[in-house]
Amino acid sequence: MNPFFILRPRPLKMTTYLMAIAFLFAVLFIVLLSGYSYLDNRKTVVVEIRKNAHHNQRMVEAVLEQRLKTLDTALKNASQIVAKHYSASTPVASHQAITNSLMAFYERDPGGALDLLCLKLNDGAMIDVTSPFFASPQLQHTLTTNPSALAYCPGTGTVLLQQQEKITALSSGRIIGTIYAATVVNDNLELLQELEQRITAEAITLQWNNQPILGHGRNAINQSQIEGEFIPEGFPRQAGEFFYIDNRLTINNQTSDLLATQKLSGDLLTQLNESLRQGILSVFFATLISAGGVIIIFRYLTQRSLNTVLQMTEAAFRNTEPARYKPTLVSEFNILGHSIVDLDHQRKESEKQLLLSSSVFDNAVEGIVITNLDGIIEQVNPACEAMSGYRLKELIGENPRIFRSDHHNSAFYQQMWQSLIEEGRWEGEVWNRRKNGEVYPLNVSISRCTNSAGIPSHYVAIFHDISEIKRSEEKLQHQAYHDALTNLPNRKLFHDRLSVAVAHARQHKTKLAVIYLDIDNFKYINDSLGHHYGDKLLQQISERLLSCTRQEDTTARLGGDEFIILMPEIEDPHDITVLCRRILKQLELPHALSGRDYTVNVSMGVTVFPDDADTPEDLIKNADIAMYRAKEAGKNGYQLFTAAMQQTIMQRIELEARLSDALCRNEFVLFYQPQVDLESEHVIGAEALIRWQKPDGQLVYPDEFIPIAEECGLITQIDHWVLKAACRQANKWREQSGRNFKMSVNLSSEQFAKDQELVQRVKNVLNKTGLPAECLTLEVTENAVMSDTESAIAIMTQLTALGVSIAIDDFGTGYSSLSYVKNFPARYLKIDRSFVKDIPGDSDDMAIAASIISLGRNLNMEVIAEGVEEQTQIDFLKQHRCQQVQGYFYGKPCAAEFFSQQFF
Ligand SMILES: Nc1nc2c(ncn2[C@@H]2O[C@@H]3COP(=O)(O)O[C@H]4[C@@H](O)[C@H](n5cnc6c(=O)[nH]c(N)nc65)O[C@@H]4COP(=O)(O)O[C@H]3[C@H]2O)c(=O)[nH]1
Repeated sequence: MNPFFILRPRPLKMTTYLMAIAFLFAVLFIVLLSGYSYLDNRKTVVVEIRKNAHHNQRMVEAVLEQRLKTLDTALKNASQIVAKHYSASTPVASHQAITNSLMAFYERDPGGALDLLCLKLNDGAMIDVTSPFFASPQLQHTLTTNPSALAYCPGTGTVLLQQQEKITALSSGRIIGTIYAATVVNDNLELLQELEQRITAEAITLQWNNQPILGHGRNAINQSQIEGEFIPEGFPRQAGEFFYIDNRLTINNQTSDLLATQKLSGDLLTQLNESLRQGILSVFFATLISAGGVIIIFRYLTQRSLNTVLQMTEAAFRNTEPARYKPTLVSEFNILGHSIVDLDHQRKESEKQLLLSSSVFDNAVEGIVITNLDGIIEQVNPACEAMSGYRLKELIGENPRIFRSDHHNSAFYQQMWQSLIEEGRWEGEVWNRRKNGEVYPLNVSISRCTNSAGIPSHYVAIFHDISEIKRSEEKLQHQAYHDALTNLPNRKLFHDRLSVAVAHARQHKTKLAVIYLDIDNFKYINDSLGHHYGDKLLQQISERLLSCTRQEDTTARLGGDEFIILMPEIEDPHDITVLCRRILKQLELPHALSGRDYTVNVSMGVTVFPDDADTPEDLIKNADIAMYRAKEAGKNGYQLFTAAMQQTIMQRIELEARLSDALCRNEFVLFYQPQVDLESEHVIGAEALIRWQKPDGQLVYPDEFIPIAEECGLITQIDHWVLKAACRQANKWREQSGRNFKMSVNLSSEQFAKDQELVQRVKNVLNKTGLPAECLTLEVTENAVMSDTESAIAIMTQLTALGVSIAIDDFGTGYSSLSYVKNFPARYLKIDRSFVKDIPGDSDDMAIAASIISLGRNLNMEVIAEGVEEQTQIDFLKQHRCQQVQGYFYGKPCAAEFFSQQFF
């Protein structure tokens, strides 16, 4: 047993402590109360004793004074007796006679106080009748010489209570002597008895100069009892159960040396002590009972409050609901209860947080690894297990090195640890190895955690597998830089590679070539066979291009039917033309599409670094220019870029700028060419044809600027201007002539295909100009309609719904499918001038023209033949019942005034 066990404080009940404290307080209270009562009572007792003593003193003094009076009376009687002896007859009395008389008087002792009696005569004689018992020269001397009422005889130690009286002779009236009488106080039993009768004290002792002279009996004061420390006169001294008190006696208003020592009973004190004892006991029991009552009430209240707190605490632990506390009458318990409620709330919140954290930990998609500061794994979550392929048991106690792949060098991990140590966190991409050996990328975030004291305790790594993201990124990257259809590099990647190649070539002073390639008439195949086969053709072309080029060359698709080839590091310029020819040859080989073989021709433009340009942009631009020139030169070939081409382009750019100005400066004018009804040969309408009248008066024809306007986007504004001007003019002529006049207006293929607001725009123009819709014919080229037949039909339908007529212009030059043509809501077919101009010489053209007229009739469409210059052509057209004609034969395009003069 532990020796200090006993010393170790053991828990006790609170009520036990309280009882102990109450008991201590009760005892202390009682002690203090008793002490105070005792002192207070003692004081009362002392006062009472002093009062008694004083009373007794007064009694003693009264007795003594009475004795003196008795003596005085006796002396008066004695002096009369003596005076009788001195009559006129006997002036000198006999001493013997006087003595006898006095003797007789002394023996009679009427007052009972005569102890000493003597007479001193003037003649010097001394007659002393005192009994021999008291007779003493010293006493006689004291009596006769000491005039005090109380006199002390030093020789005998006797205290006398004495009186004297002068004796006057009755006869002569002369003083004959003095008579003295005294009572001996010492051992005067009679006096003592009288005193004891008169006083309440147990006993009394008279002292003179600290010598007891009178006092005896059962309660006589024993000297040893009253000796002790000095106590002033008048103050009681306790010895045993008695009190002793000294009082100096005052006799006849004269303070004497006689002390009366009284012995007073201690009963009063005993009574007091008894009542005190009983009081203390009562108080003690009352205190105990009160303390007990208080404790019981306290215990009841505290027990009740404690029970409430305990029940609430128990319920709080049992229930998931937040604890509720019902306040009791003890505020301390209420504070405790509320604190427990607060703690319970905090605990439940913490539990919730903990549960949540645990749930997050277990269900997180991210892998989580917790290590101690030495990097030893303490915990991993299921996601980590799934990701790494290791089980929890296999990882606990291991170092995260278990995940390492050879992807990173040691410097990588050093930097990671440095960051963790210095900043407490690290974030980045890590390639780890799964248990099955597979290496995979992770996005990892490692943080140093601290414990509640703020001291670093753990590292937490959160990571997620980014394999999929990486794959998607790569895919996106690939998509961003490759053409989806052909999987060839796209424009961006080509540009990047060209930039690198240019920089390299510049540095190494080598040459490179860029070949711009466009498929001739691809649109035809696309439109006639559909996009699906168009796409297939593009894929085949890209495969063949790749088969023609070198490994180091880049073949890219720029979009649509345009490709571009980069030939870096050309040693011999001849290689370029070799490649171009090879491409031409390869692509000419039949392409099997939709069960048919198609031949593909391409036009290519070639440019060389650094001969033609020294930036990637200029090289691409030059190759494009050269490609256009190849197209202009008859397609299916290639052109090397020349400075002259650049010049042409520059002119074209300048023209674009001037076209824009021309629109602002209102430099465009409309010429009108009559349209004639062939049967009546009357002018029934006109075609509006635009001209650009430069400030110097020079007229520029539409073939020169319309294509450019189409390319630079000005065509919409130009066509809109033409539509407004033509409608305004037509309405004017209609009003002048009083008959409906038909106005044909050209719509560019660009506007027709791309202008979303075309229908609304036409509607607005008709409203504004007031021209009836049936007087307006919009000419759309066959190619514009065929580029997107579905939407073309939709637009034409909307326009015809307005009342406007549609004419298919340049019919025969395109590749219209009859199945589509029959669905066109067009009113007119215009035979292209190229089929008319050689009539009647060219039998093919005649056949085509006749077929178109026949087709129109079959489809309920009117046919207008363009470019009629000869009568023979009119005859032919009439013969085939063509409805309308238009051409120089009837009139060239001319200004409005001229037209009015000629045809109205
Ligand atoms: N040799 C010869 N030529 C004849 C004869 N009869 C008419 N022409 C010419 O043939 C063209 C007919 O116009 P188009 O086929 O619509 O062909 C037009 C049309 O496609 C386009 N164009 C003209 N004006 C406009 C316009 O306002 N807007 C749009 N978008 N295109 C227009 O420009 C093309 C050329 O217009 P132009 O130069 O005015 O040339 C006109 C006209 O002057 C003839 O008997 N012999």
